[in-house]
Amino acid sequence: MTIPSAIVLEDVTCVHERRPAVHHLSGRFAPGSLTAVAGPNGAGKTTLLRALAGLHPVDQGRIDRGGLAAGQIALLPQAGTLDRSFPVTCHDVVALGAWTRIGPFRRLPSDIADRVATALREVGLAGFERRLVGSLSAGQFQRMLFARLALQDAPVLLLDEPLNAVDARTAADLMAMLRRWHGEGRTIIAVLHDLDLVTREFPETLLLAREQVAWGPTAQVLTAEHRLRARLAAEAWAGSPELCRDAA
Ligand SMILES: Nc1ncnc2c1ncn2[C@@H]1O[C@H](COP(=O)(O)OP(=O)(O)OP(=O)(O)O)[C@@H](O)[C@H]1O
Repeated sequence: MTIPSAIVLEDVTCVHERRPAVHHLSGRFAPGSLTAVAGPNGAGKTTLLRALAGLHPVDQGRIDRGGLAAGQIALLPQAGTLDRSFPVTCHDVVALGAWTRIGPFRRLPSDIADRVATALREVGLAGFERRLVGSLSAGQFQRMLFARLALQDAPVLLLDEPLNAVDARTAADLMAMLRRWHGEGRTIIAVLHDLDLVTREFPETLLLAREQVAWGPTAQVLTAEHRLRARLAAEAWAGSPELCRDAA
């Protein structure tokens, strides 16, 4: 695995139809840090993650990814946004993790089946290779996506609500994997709504309400005052999301 560099945001604004979803955000994800991105609904969390992954344009400002290539930043999207109706197997989905590192139009390594089997075993899905993704429960589906992340072996992991809609046992297992990946020196950035979990497990937090409310050590960020400010800012933005004059 490549050692990650810091990811630096300089005055980043991202818009949807000229309305800012992330507004003038500046800050730094330290290499190897474990950061929660929290904030009310519509606060720009998903948009920020997609911009970090290079999947949403930065309309103003810049993101410095420390020279990492696109395939070295892995994004786990919200499970609800993925179409499960395709007749693909767990093996196919998990093997895609290797494609992102090797590049398209290249042969998959011959040991890929072993690596997929190992990754599935690590997430508690031993023997699920031939199962169609449409037959998986929500928790099994999320475990499979974590197996794909394991194969991708990226130094930076972006996760959008990774523990949503899964049972307590699955959440605990997946959180243990995040802890392990963090221990290996990866930079992990996860969107989460469960602030108790954030307080227990995440040393750093970015509290977002389209603009930055607070960013730093979790205990200093998730104060009652900051949470109230986030709620009020989100309500103000929802009431009249002005066009961003700075963005094209
Ligand atoms: N494809 C889109 N087209 C237009 N507006 C969008 C689009 N995607 C998001 N938005 C708007 O951008 C704002 C930020 O959305 P985003 O999904 O980034 O927020 P979020 O913090 O992830 O929300 P949630 O917690 O509800 O998932 C919202 O006002 C949303 O309605």
